[in-house]
Amino acid sequence: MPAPLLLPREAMEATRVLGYDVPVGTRVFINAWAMATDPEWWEAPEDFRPERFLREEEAAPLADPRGSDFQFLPFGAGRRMCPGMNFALCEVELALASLLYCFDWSLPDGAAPEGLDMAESPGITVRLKTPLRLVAVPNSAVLA
Ligand code: HEM
Repeated sequence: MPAPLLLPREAMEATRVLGYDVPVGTRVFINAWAMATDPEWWEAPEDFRPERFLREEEAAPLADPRGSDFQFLPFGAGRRMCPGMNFALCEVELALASLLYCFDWSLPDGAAPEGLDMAESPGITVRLKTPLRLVAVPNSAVLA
């Protein structure tokens, strides 16, 4: 979850959430990170399992990133959701595809993928606690 707390909202009318009264005008922070790591929705939420997002997997929960599945809101939801979402989704795919196409990637010093520390570091944006270090060997057939 890149932005753990979404942009602040303000309650437009008085309401009641989980037994708590929320008066009109209350500043509300949405903890999208907590929703994205809720064990009620996610099996072993702390584990790095990118395959859980493959829709073909029957066991995978529904997790569309476009703001309709509230257990996964990388771009937020509603009127304040990220206006750059479509651009970002294309951009990330293009950058990742280019890196994979142009370089052969490996872990340094014979490290094994299973040993990688995928723990997150909290903040306004989330990042890996331990930086991921990789060896990139240019693919000479492509970059020549
Ligand atoms: C992977 C890349 C990106 C991620 C994960 C991301 C995520 C987010 C999130 C979570 C929000 C808050 C949404 C909410 O509170 O409901 C947001 C807001 C925003 N994003 Fe992005 N974003 C990304 C890329 C971009 C790009 C490329 C642009 C512009 C070209 C952009 C422009 C904005 C703007 C202007 C807002 C504030 C919208 C408002 O004030 O209503 N974002 N983004």
